[in-house]
Amino acid sequence: QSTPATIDLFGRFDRFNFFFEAVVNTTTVAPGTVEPTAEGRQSSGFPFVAPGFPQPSFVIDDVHFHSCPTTPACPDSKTKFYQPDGTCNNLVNFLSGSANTPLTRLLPPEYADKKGSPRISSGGGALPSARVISTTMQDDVIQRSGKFTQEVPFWGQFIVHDMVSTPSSSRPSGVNCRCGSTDPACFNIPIGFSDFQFIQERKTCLPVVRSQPIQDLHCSSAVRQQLNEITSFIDGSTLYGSDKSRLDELKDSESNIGSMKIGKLSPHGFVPSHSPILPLGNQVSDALHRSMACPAAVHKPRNAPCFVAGDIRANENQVLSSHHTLFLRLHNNIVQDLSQKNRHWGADKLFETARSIVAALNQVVTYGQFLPVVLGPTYMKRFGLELNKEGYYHGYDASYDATVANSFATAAFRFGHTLVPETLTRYSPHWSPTGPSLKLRDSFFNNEPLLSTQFGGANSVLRGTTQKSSLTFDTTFAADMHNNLFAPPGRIGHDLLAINIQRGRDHGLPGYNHFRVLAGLKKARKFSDFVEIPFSRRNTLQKLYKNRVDDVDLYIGGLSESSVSGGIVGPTMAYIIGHQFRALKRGDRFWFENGDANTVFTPGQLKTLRKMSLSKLICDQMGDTRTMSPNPFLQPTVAGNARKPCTSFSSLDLNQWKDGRANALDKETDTEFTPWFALTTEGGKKIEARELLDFLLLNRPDDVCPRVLGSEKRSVFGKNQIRFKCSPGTIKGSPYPPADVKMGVWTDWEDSSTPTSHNGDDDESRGKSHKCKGPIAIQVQTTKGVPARETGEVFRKHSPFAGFLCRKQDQQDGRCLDYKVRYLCKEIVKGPISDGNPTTAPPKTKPTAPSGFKWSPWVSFSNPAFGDGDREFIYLVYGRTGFCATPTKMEARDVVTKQDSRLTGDTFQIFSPRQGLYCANAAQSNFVCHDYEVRYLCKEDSK
Ligand code: HEM
Ligand SMILES: [Ca+2]
Repeated sequence: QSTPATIDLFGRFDRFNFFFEAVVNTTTVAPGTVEPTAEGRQSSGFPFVAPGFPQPSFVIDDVHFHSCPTTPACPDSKTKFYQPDGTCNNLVNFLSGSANTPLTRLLPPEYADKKGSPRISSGGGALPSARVISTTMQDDVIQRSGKFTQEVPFWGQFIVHDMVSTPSSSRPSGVNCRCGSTDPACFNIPIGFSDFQFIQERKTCLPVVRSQPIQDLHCSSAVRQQLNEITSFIDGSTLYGSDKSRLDELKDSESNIGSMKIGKLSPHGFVPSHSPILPLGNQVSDALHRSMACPAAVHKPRNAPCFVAGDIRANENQVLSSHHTLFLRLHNNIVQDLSQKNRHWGADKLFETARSIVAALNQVVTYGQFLPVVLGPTYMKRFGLELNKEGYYHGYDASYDATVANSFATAAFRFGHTLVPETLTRYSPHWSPTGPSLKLRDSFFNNEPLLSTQFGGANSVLRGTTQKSSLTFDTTFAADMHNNLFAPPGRIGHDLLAINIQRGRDHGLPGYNHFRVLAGLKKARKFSDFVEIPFSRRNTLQKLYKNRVDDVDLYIGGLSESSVSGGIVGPTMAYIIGHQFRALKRGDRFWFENGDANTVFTPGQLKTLRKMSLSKLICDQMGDTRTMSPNPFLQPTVAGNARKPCTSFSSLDLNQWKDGRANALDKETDTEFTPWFALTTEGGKKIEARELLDFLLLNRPDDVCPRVLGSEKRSVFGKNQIRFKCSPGTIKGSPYPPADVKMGVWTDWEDSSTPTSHNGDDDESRGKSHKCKGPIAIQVQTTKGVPARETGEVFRKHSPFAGFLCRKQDQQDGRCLDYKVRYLCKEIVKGPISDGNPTTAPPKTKPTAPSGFKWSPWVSFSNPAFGDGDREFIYLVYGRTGFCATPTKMEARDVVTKQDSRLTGDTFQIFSPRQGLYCANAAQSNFVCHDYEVRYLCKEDSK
């Protein structure tokens, strides 16, 4: 006999809201009755759908199915900064990275029925129970890191709550996943009789509600997808939310300087806090309060209202709430300071300016301090994640899609769960423990320690996490994560390791072995091929998964790997994480370092932002903090990381935001220079600066600005060169196509000349006319991949029309680097262009299908110029007329030239009738795939 394990949920917030034995009928609950009852029990679910969220549009498996998002109308004039919901950031694909769109996929899903039922074993049966895997993979002893602090997991949790939030299934009558339930919205984890959970509380299952099923971006519901409710961009949505109505409520409507609401206490007998705390549920609408995940049944000793914030999970643990507090204070301190400096600024301008700074500082800490510790130097470099030391970043590329990937959210970035410690210790300003240590389980949804200044509130919480060691990266979890997650007082709870494995199956994530291949590791045929996994763990996995390498779940396989050098996670997770953070950097038009047309900050502002660190933020915002280690992710005992006075860290110089600053005398930092140009013609004749400028404005408009403020000259080998001074942001100068042009087709990279064979010059101006019709943009890089403009060399030609030419005599060292060139063209044609009549190769005549079979129509969903490759996965056509689920053959050809895929020279990562086609740009010698269309051969009567 089993104890019913019941989940009460409605809406999107149940992930943090499961509890046991409290059967509640959500439909009868009146609004406003969500306050916990005296027994500490939850009296209702959260029957509320936040305003601004699209309502579910239809029902599948009796569960609301989220409709596919409609493309917003983005204003013609370019939006200047992040919209609350993240739309209109990418001007080619308005929805890229926005809230309420599907998670993307790095690999096609693997569902048992190809549509949406959880993955099963390659041998056909069920996969081993996620709970059995979880318990078997635990070591007897929990290990603490000798190097990393608890700030690593907790900053990770805070920043990922800016990137992704995946809701569970819901329906008006609730979803009740008691053990034995046959509700298709449930995917419970079975518990065996020898399990601690059964022995203690006779539990026969751990309830898991499946994620809300949604349509894909093509509005097809043939294959189950999952939703991201928040903006993928690192835009401070933790603080500001992901929709305008939420943001409006979180703003302090009484403030005329653009402040955010702060907590007003204290009817509950808490000592009021002197430093601001997060606003409380009773200060906002019922609807907003109820949107917060804050289950009373878990731990609400004194009936305090929950905090409200931009992200619904802000109450999940006190360290998380402390990070929210830090940035709330930061916002309010910035607007306060700026209102003094710019007395004429209105509340909106103050607010938006502070918001831009908060978003930038989240990026600074994440890329500047956090990711290097997690990924190590190799992966930082491989994915181009390092911040520039100076100057603007010119890597913005509208073809990158910032949207969070399913495997990142559901597996790779959950790596932090294994680092979370068993206890939390608060530290005084003098770095000694203060107040009682809290067991992790007692910190879940317990905001009490932050409500008062006793023991230092959030300040001592963050001093604690930057001092104490995290657990090590492995498959062993703190007991409170592994058995007591969200446990009601006196009870045991859930198992997050088991949930994570189960969630991967729920989402149809392919197994670990497939992701190994994606990450550049060897595809395993037997367990001993998993050489990245230590021997004993590999053995345990082999037994658990009954010798089937393809069955191993991504999460447990990834966690089992040894760390990459200089980092924490193993190579498979490092790949997925690096890939994601690259997309979030290159694919974000408002990335804080962006130059070009998308500049958010002046050079002076950029400079002061770059010098900021998490240490300084904690120093400044966590009131009584006097000293801090320079890198809060490393223990103070690590060489070079001893605590230093807060005054020794650079502070944020808000004078850089003072109006009139750009006209101030400090011109050096507030102007930008064009590249250097030769003041001679190609024939060697001298020309005047004015003449040159006219030439450049016509021929190389991206390299100069329309209004020149001044110039500077120098002499190279006795010949004069000049560069022009422009106001910040007015030199377009991107090696990538501007975001708002209609995308064309890229040519292959060409490297027709090398400096040695041409006497030290590099001339890439020939040849291109044979292919590119209607050139839009040129991209030039050294053969090692450095953008031409970042080399400091001087070019004679650099335009989509004239091509590219580097002359050795213009260079200070007398020689050119070796460059490669490609063009973005309206059309690519074969052979020389003859009077506007492209001689496109005629499409090959179709081979007819063998009798009893038929070919599907040709389809192309993805364009390799838009993303990191061409993805023509079969699941995209499931359910469409003319296609079938199990084709016997697949063909692919270039969309434009109709050239057969076998003749293009591309290599394919996936090419099979069962999965479709995947061509990774990075795997091609010229770093870009052809754009393919595919078709499938189906049995005549098949579907
Ligand atoms: C006390 C600490 C934490 C607790 C109690 C916690 C709990 C949870 C829970 C209950 C879920 C939902 C699981 C599901 O139903 O699928 C979740 C999701 C997740 N967690 Fe944690 N977590 C903690 C810390 C962290 C850390 C340190 C990281 C990373 C560094 C992290 C990353 C994630 C990610 C990426 C997700 C998926 C988010 C989504 O797609 O909605 N968490 N966590
Ligand atoms: Ca965000």
